[in-house]
Amino acid sequence: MTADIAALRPELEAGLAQLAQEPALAGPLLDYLALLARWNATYNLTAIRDPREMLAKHLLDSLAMQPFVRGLAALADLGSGPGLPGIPLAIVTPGLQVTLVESNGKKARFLREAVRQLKLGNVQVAESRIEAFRPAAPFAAITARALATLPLILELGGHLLAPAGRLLAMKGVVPADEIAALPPGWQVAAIHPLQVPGLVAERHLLEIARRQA
Ligand SMILES: C[S@@+](CC[C@H](N)C(=O)[O-])C[C@H]1O[C@@H](n2cnc3c(N)ncnc32)[C@H](O)[C@@H]1O
Repeated sequence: MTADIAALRPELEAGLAQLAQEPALAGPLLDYLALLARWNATYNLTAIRDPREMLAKHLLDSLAMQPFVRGLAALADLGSGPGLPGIPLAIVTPGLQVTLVESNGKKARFLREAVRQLKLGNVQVAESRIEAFRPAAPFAAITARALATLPLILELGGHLLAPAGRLLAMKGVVPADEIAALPPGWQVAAIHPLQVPGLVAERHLLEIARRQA
C-alpha cells in the first residue's frame, strides 16, 4: 500500500466509527482502495481519481447502506463497476454472499483480481449483462448505485429477486419522477435518508418491493 493511501487510515477509521462499524475494518477497506487506485491509473474504472475523494464518495457512501443488508444471506450488486457498493459491503459483512454483476470486460477483470488479492471468500463475479444473468437461485436483495432509473433497474434485474426480495437503490435526492414511473406490480417499501461521513450531498436509499396481491 502506498504512503498516501496508508495516510487515509485515521479519516477512514473516523468515518467507520460514525457508521457504527469496527475501526479494524479500515485495513481491508484500504487494501481495496489501494488496488482500485492502482488499476484506475491504467484502466479508468472510475472517474474519481483521488484516493481521498474515493474514501468518502465510494467507500463510506457504499457503507452507509450496510444496516439495510445486515442479516441477509445473499445479494446481487447490479452494474457493480469497480465493485461498488458490493465489495465494501462484502468486506464489512462476512456472512453475506455478494454477487457482482458487471458486463464490462475490464471491470470484470478488476473484480476477479480484487476477489483473488483481497481473499474475498464471500464474493462471486458474474461477467454478464444483468438482463441475461440467470443465477441458480434468486436473491433476497439487489443493489444498484449510479446504474439507471428505478424503472430501468427493475426492467433489467427484477427477475433476479425472490418474491419477497427488494431492490435497494442508492440515490441522491428522492427521484419522484422515477417513483411515479415504477412498473405495475412494484412499489416503494421505504425511503431512508443516509448520512455519509465527509459528504454534504443528499443521499437516500430506496427500498422497492413487489406489491403483495
Ligand atoms: C456508472 S457505473 C456505476 C458503477 C458502480 N455501481 C458505482 O456505483 O460506482 C455503471 C456500471 O454498470 C455497468 N452496466 C450498465 N448496464 C449494464 C448491464 N445491462 N449489465 C451489466 N452491467 C451494466 C457498466 O458497465 C458500469 O460499470
